[in-house]
Amino acid sequence: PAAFAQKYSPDWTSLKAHTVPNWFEDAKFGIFIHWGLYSVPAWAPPSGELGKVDMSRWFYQNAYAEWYLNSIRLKDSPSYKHHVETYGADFDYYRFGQAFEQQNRAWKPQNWASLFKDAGARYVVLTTKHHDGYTLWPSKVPNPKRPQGGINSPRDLVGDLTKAVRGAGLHMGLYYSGGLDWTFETRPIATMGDLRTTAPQTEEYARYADAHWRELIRLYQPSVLWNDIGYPKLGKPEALFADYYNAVPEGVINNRFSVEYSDFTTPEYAKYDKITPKKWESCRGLGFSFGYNQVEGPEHVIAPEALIELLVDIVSKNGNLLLNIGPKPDGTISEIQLNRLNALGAWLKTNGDGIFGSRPWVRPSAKTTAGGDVRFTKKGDALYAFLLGRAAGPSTVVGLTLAPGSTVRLSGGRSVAWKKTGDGTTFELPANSPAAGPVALSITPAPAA
Ligand SMILES: C[C@@H]1N[C@H](CNC(=O)Cc2c[nH]c3ccccc23)[C@@H](O)[C@H](O)[C@@H]1O
Repeated sequence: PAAFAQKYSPDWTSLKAHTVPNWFEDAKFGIFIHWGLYSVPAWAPPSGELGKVDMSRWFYQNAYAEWYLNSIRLKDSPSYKHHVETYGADFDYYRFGQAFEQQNRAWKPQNWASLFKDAGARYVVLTTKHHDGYTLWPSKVPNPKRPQGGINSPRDLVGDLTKAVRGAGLHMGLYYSGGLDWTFETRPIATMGDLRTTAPQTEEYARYADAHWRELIRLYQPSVLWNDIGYPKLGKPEALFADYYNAVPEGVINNRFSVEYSDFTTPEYAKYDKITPKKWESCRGLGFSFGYNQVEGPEHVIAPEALIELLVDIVSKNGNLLLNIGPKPDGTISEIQLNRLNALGAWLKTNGDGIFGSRPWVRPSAKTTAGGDVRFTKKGDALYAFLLGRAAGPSTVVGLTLAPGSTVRLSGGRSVAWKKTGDGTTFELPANSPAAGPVALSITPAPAA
């Protein structure tokens, strides 16, 4: 029998032959899930978005609820105060494992799969091990720091969700905290310097992380390797990457393995302001946290309109949006998070044609003479123009020139009258845009520039 095509070899030249597969370019919208022991306390001070809080204070009032273990190790943090009041000073963080394992027995993964499908997501990325070292699958790889165990989920949460997500026709990706593991390094992180010095670099840890990634690839053949916050220098990622691509040719690898090579970059609570040739994916929570934070309210969570506009802006510049959901220990999802997913899903149901499968145009944006924002995407022979901010009535897009006889339609098919003006093109939009979110116009043929 023909030998299995071992197309990739463990060197950067060979790996660079890998191209980003169409499914990832077309997908545009994925759901990130942070679920684990931290979902039990589910508490963090909503101090602000990453990037908007001074890094000298970030770790002391960490808005990331999934950093609960580190936060309670900083005795002058609000989280430590909350922990003492709620659980007592001697309550060890890993005891949350009992509640997490008890409560997630009720979880039905197919509920998440249909929720994410209805929201318009095309892929899902689940935490398999976050910084606290707890694995969401019953790993057979022993943790040398935990001979007594208690660090692996008895239920195969990773496998159960992978099966349900693929059953719903979505791609499944896996997140793994390669750079931090607080069962190997227990010193608290109070500064960016501590981040670096507490990243385990022993041969023992490198073997552990490599064995984990290889076990995950063998068991689940993930479509995304979403490593986080770096990788041990002794981890030999190029060998892992070659074996991964040979096992999953349509797989993609992110840029957090502490090496130059990646299929895509990963700005966090950030996005690029222009089209970049390199594929990228912007990740963020709905509020300031990835793990469920019971304290977060509407004042901390992105508004539905802003969320839809965020997706359109990212797609116009060659990015994907990886939008995070933080579930409760029993797998239920808070009302406010459901509300935002449903708003996005409703808009995409009507206006998704210019999003999914699209590619950036020659330029990502324009303005209207009324000062409104416009974003562009291209698909086939159509240009899509998204008029942000409840555009209605006659709207003139500056600098846009259509070929005579071009057809302009609203999503849903209704035709739109247009005329060339000195500034650009004026479109006769309906007097009021029914649903929340941008008005999407399809223009055929697409203007050359
Ligand atoms: C998705 C979130 N990632 C956080 C780590 N973030 C970073 O390391 C910041 C970062 C942004 N872009 C990068 C590129 C390479 C390495 C790190 C980063 C984690 O600390 C959070 O808990 C959460 O899992």
